Amino acid sequence: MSVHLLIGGAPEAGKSVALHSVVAGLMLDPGTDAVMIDGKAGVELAVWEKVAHGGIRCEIDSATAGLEWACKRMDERYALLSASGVRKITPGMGHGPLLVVVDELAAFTLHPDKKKRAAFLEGLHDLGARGRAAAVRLIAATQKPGSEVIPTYIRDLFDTRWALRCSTRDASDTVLGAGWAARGVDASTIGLGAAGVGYLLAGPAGPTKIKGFYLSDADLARLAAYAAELRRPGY
Ligand SMILES: Nc1ncnc2c1ncn2[C@@H]1O[C@H](COP(=O)(O)OP(=O)(O)OP(=O)(O)O)[C@@H](O)[C@H]1O
Repeated sequence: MSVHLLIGGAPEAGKSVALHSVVAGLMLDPGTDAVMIDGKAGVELAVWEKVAHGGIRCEIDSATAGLEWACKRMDERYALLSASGVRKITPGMGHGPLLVVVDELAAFTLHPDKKKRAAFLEGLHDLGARGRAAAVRLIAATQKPGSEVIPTYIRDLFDTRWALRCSTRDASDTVLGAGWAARGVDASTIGLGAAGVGYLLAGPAGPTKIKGFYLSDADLARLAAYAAELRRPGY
């Protein structure tokens, strides 16, 4: 089952729209709790402000605090699982997806303060590595998915990859995994005008070429308002 999604691609390839389309689907489940981390100063994720725990987190300290909050929720879920002798969170147990969204990972993974960077990476790694049974879902987007931006031990936690138009074959392989470009699956061949087109790797069948649906700012605002309405007490 797909759990953690990494979206990569060149500027203007359609990463944010792709990210929003997946986030919107999850946020329309009122049981979804979300931490939203925005390395683009809040401009990308602002629309989800009302339904994100602690609002939109743009600075590394609040981003790390959000990851720590999610880790605590994850630990509580594990305590519940062990108390009830069940292996994983499933629908009907009173816990929905625990969603952690990061738009532009590089803003945090390349942060100049080494200690802060390490604390951020530790939280992200813990959620990615242990989150599966606790219904944690990581969704991250980045322009540069290379190992200088995302340490390989973090990148490998993402089992689902969506490569939008990339600038080089190597960049495409970095998103999808080594060897795909040589087999003809190369997101650097996607045309400049084809925003939203990319290769989605989800499961053993290999990447599939898809075009994500387009959500305008107005569409997103309506979806986010509905997601907030669904969470209103007494709804
Ligand atoms: N699925 C889509 N269908 C049609 N057009 C799209 C789609 N996704 C994106 N676009 C177009 O491409 C533009 C850029 O998309 P988006 O902001 O998601 O790119 P990005 O990769 O996040 O860019 P950057 O890294 O520069 O922030 C959008 O404003 C829109 O016009």
